[in-house]
Amino acid sequence: MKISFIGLGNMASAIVRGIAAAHDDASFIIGYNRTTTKTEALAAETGITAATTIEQAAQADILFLGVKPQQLHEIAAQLRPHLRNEQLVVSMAAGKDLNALQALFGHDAFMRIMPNVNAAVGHSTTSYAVSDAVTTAQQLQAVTLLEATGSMIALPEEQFAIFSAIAGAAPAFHYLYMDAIARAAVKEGMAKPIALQIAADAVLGSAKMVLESQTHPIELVDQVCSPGGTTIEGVMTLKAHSFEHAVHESVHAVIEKDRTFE
Ligand SMILES: NC(=O)C1=CN([C@@H]2O[C@H](COP(=O)(O)OP(=O)(O)OC[C@H]3O[C@@H](n4cnc5c(N)ncnc54)[C@H](O)[C@@H]3O)[C@@H](O)[C@H]2O)C=CC1
Ligand SMILES: O=C(O)[C@@H]1CCC=N1
Repeated sequence: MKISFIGLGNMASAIVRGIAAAHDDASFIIGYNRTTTKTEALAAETGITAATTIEQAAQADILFLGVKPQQLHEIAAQLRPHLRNEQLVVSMAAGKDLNALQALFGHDAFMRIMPNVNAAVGHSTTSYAVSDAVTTAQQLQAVTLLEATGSMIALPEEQFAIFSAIAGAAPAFHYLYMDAIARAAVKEGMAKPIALQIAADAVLGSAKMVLESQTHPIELVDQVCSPGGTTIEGVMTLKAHSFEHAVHESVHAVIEKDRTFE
């Protein structure tokens, strides 16, 4: 089996890194990008096969589209003459549903995914939905491949915009939060690299507690806040600065943009 990635930007190259790391020989992955230096650099790093034309990438059994939603029209025009019925095309584009993709590419067998860049280290949580024309074997192949990048969740398409906000986009919020914590430590006199390491470790541990302790997050907050202690001062300050409201508004803004992508 051969798979290809058309467009090797931030998201597609993160998936390539995740899949390549799980295979001794990554040459079954064909990478194609408009800027060839990007393809060559990723091929040198991961061992994938570098393609110089879209026709080469179009030969694969599973084609992943890694371009931006606005660039799909251009790619569709280039790919249409080469697509065969038995090929599976996988789109990671925000805001583009299966019907729109099928119409754009004149192709029936489509999988839609919403990954995140933590795929590069095997920790994406990725949703997927398939069109009726996708066979059980094709779905299994694609899901198995992508499991190298993290966990896979079958999701009804109408939930994709919400998922896109809390899983596809939210890593950016989490990175921002860790940087903000570390920067606050810098202001108090700690060096940034060690502060960032500490902040990231605390976030990782907190995520494990939420996932594994069977305890509601608010109860965990209460466990950290000793009566009359230090943490409650910080929690009250976050609330006074509308922390939760800012998070809710941010998630809503992502969903609105996803639902109105042209
Ligand atoms: N960045 C992220 O965290 C996530 C992105 N996505 C989706 O992934 C897709 C890509 O997004 P990013 O990686 O952020 O964008 P990006 O701009 O980093 O990557 C796009 C890549 O496509 C290449 N490209 C553009 N036109 C091309 C063409 N005609 N032929 C070949 N290559 C071409 C560009 O050179 C670039 O390397 C989007 O559809 C986005 O919605 C989904 C989930 C998360
Ligand atoms: O910002 C974007 O449009 C993409 C989709 C989800 C995360 N990044």
